[in-house]
Amino acid sequence: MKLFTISHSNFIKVNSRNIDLKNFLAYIWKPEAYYKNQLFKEVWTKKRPGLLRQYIAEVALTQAHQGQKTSVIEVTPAMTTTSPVQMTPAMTTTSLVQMTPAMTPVSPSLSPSILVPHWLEDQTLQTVSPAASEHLNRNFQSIWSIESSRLSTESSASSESTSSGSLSLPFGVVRPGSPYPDYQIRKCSIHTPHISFLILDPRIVTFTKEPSGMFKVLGSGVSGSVYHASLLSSGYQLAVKLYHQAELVPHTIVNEGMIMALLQNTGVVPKFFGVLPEPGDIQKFTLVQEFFGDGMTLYKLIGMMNKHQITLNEKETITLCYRLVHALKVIHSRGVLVNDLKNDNVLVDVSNREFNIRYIDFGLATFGVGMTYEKSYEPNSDIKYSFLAPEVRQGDNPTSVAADIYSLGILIGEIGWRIDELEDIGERCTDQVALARPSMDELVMMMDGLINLIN
Ligand SMILES: Nc1ncnc2c1ncn2[C@@H]1O[C@H](COP(=O)(O)OP(=O)(O)OP(=O)(O)O)[C@@H](O)[C@H]1O
Repeated sequence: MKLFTISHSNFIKVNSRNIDLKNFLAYIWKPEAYYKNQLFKEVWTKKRPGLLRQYIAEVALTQAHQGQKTSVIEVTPAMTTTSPVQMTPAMTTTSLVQMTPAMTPVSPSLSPSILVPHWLEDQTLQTVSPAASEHLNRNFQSIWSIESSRLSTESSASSESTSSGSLSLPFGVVRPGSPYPDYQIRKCSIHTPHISFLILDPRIVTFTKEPSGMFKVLGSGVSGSVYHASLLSSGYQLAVKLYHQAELVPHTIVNEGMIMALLQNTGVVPKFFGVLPEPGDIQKFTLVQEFFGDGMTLYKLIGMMNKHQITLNEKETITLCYRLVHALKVIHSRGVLVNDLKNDNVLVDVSNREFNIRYIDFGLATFGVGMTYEKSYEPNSDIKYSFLAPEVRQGDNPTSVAADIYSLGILIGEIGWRIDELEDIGERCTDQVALARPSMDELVMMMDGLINLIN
């Protein structure tokens, strides 16, 4: 059953099988609204509601008409072969949908401070009995494992064909050796494939409070704030990203969720559990991820290295860069451009000397095509956005594999400037001329060579 629309003809399905429909609707939809079909009509046609609002409304209506008692919301793929709407192949599109310019100065209406949503304030654990929470949590865990095994099965199966099954993964399009969109002049268009993710029941997540009584914020950026939380009964640690002005950018959030879902089982991004709706306002929802590496970003690590608060020996430094390169290769091989690769969008686990990493923040990531940044006229914008490739910063060219490689080169230089070989690789990646930068395969070969030398 149902789909929601998005302005750029991208269709999405959301799977929310882990929750009781009635409870869910009671949480996210005002009771008077979900009983009155007429009201839905009004909302749909006149106010152009957000994606999830439309979806929920349709689910509620259909269930009401069919008199279904099931607690399962089953969502059929929006892009079945019988669907009248055809998805534009990700690699051949000419669509000119313009993405929100990332280089525009932040609008003053965006809150510069951390937003604490009212429903966090209201959160009381008494609403769920220990037995119920145990049940919810078990349910959550099992759904998660089903979903992830389904994803991995589908991903390997779909490498042979362009799937129109329950998951439309892109592997039929991006094959090894196929022309990736290097240096192609394209305006941004989102063609992220339709990957299901879960709508979680807010009751299974407990937000962590500081001793001061404030909610624990892991970090706050342009698009949102990330809170520390945990699963109610197991205590599994989570990072929950709450977007500023979430109602204005639902497609951005859904896109980030789908990209995260697409990159699951690669081991290079945190586990992604789904979205958590804000009770009472379905247009606002949050991304729920695994809490990784104690929230230590590469930015913080580099700061500590420069202050000699932590020392990485040569082998560890090269290993860290090696991991960054290989992880980006994996991301690219799944058809995704990061477009916003910088030191505070990488988490590093410093709990042991392995220095495992995860890329985070796919808010600007695109699938199969580049995006165009708008030129910034802010003073010092060249310094502020120095992690972006020069051709991208100028606003003339879309992002590309080479642009991500430039940003990666900046990271390699920041981490490895004390080691000649790494400094050299960093410099080659940050060549002002995109075509002169190494390809991903060349970069991987260089890093493999280096790691072999020290082993
Ligand atoms: N999975 C995670 N585990 C631990 N900490 C995390 C996780 N995700 C995010 N964080 C923390 O939250 C911060 C902000 O996250 P994120 O970069 O996703 O937000 P943002 O608002 O998109 O930031 P930006 O300004 O870079 O766009 C990170 O720098 C990191 O400290």
